[in-house]
Amino acid sequence: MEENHLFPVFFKLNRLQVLVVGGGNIGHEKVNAMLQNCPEGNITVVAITFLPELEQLAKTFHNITLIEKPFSCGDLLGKDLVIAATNDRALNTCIWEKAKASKVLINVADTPELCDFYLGSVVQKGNLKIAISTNGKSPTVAKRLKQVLQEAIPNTLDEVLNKLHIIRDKLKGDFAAKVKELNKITEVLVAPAAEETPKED
Ligand SMILES: C[C@@]1(CC(=O)O)C2=NC(=C\c3[nH]c(c(CCC(=O)O)c3CC(=O)O)Cc3[nH]c(c(CC(=O)O)c3CCC(=O)O)/C=C3\N/C(=C\2)[C@@H](CCC(=O)O)[C@]3(C)CC(=O)O)/[C@H]1CCC(=O)O
Ligand SMILES: NC(=O)c1ccc[n+]([C@@H]2O[C@H](COP(=O)([O-])OP(=O)(O)OC[C@H]3O[C@@H](n4cnc5c(N)ncnc54)[C@H](O)[C@@H]3O)[C@@H](O)[C@H]2O)c1
Repeated sequence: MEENHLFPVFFKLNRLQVLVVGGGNIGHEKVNAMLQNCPEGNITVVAITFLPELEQLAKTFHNITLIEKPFSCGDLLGKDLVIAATNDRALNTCIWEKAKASKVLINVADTPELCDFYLGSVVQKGNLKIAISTNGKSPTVAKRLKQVLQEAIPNTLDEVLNKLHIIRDKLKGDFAAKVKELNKITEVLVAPAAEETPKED
């Protein structure tokens, strides 16, 4: 079976500077995806025109900056991540070249061969976050799987996480002892369900 060799990481977008080039449907979709995960993410969008939805987002989130102008090389200065989402393929490729020259990580939306990283489909339940990738094979399946997991994971799991966090802080002993104890407490989460005994009439 073919394997997915992407290495998932979870970025703290509030500590990074993100540049999005393009303020149309795709630009809006990507900004929205980032904000849903990190409402305090620092995002600058450079575009000639902006969808009204993006302008609305920028009014709600003060950490979103819209700059109405054509892309220029200087826009990359001080940026950690770039998403190119213009409707001009040649321009997207040019942004990719400039980003690579500046050692800035870049995602050219919907163009896997020009991506250092992919955006994932994300399941969120309180503190829990699961990022899904299909290795670029089918983002639609990633979206569907997200919907399935979102339903299947109980909301109470967040309570479990919070309780475990309290226990973790209270545990005494060295690192190995803590790990052993935490593994013991959580064993029930992976134990096979007890077999139901058939009811007698
Ligand atoms: C997960 C998600 C995150 C996000 O973008 O926020 C995401 N795409 C989403 C949706 C989506 N994208 C597309 C459709 C239309 C139906 C379809 O084509 O399937 C739908 C479905 C819909 O919108 O309903 C079009 C599309 N996307 C890519 C291509 C190019 C290609 O495949 O060659 C084309 C064809 C363009 C064309 O035809 O011209 C490529 C990529 N899309 C990725 C991510 C990366 C791989 C992730 C992975 O490993 O699975 C990757 C490689 C790069 C990237 O963009 O980062 C988000 C789900 C949001 C959610 O969870 O709700
Ligand atoms: N919309 C979709 O669902 C979809 C799906 C698959 C692929 N795509 C592709 O993705 C690309 C983007 O799609 P879209 O729907 O967001 O397009 P769009 O036309 O809605 O938006 C394009 C954006 O790029 C900006 N732009 C163009 N030239 C620029 C420049 N020189 N400097 C700065 N900004 C510039 C425009 O101002 C605009 O904000 C297109 O190539 C499209 O074919 C779109």
